[in-house]
Amino acid sequence: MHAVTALPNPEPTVAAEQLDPRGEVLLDVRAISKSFGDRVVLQDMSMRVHAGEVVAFLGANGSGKSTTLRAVNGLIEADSGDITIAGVRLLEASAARRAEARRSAATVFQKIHLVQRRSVLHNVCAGGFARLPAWRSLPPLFGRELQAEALACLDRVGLADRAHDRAGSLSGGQQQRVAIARALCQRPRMILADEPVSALDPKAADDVMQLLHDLAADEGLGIAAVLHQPQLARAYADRIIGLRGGHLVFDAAVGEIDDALLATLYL
Ligand SMILES: Nc1ncnc2c1ncn2[C@@H]1O[C@H](COP(=O)(O)OP(=O)(O)OP(=O)(O)O)[C@@H](O)[C@H]1O
Repeated sequence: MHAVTALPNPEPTVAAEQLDPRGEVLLDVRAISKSFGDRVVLQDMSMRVHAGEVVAFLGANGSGKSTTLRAVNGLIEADSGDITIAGVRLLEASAARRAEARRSAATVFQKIHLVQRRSVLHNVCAGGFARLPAWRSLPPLFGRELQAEALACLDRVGLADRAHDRAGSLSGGQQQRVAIARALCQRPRMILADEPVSALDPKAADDVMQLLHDLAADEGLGIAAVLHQPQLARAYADRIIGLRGGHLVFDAAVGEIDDALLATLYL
């Protein structure tokens, strides 16, 4: 009979903080700060986005909402703090891993940036740029596979029938949905949406928010959206993060946020 030797507890294979009851953490932002010159625009900002949830950022102009998203997608670098995307801690990852992690978070902007004179399908194929070898992603070489995937992404946003139209012939709301299809063609785990509906009429804004909500609920994407309309955040988000003057004011489930709390953001 073998003697039973007491072994030390094995190292946990999953970090305790990843065992979040809300599910897989796709984005973990810890205590990031950012200054421009001597102006501090973000201080000790922490937040998470889980798979399958929509997180809305609310706050007055200049409160640091876009700066937070930009630190995640790499348009700026935070001065301090720690960001983990899809399990990759940016601070300790190689440049290649960092780029790969950031590609898993596709960004959609208020200004839509489609190539207006190109077809809708062409624009969506461009979402594959990031993940294909350069020679295969040149516009004339968009292969059949990529085109089929782009068409499926367009179908997902309800615009497959417009694939061969000029992008510039679509309405603003449709163009934003094309931009989301382009983001999907990047095969992201998350979408970072910076004021995705600010330029849209109320009906088009609802359509876009419903689409983002469905992508989270049905396909498990994590969505982080900067919004200026508290009613849209209430209707379509699971959680709201409130920012004021570069500081986190609250991070709570939609049901826990009342008008009085929201009003504190806009004092
Ligand atoms: N590149 C930059 N250089 C200098 N200051 C900047 C830069 N980017 C942002 N800021 C400043 O940082 C602060 C926060 O900007 P940010 O865009 O994050 O705010 P926001 O909450 O998204 O506002 P808005 O709702 O107006 O878009 C603002 O005062 C802005 O002027």
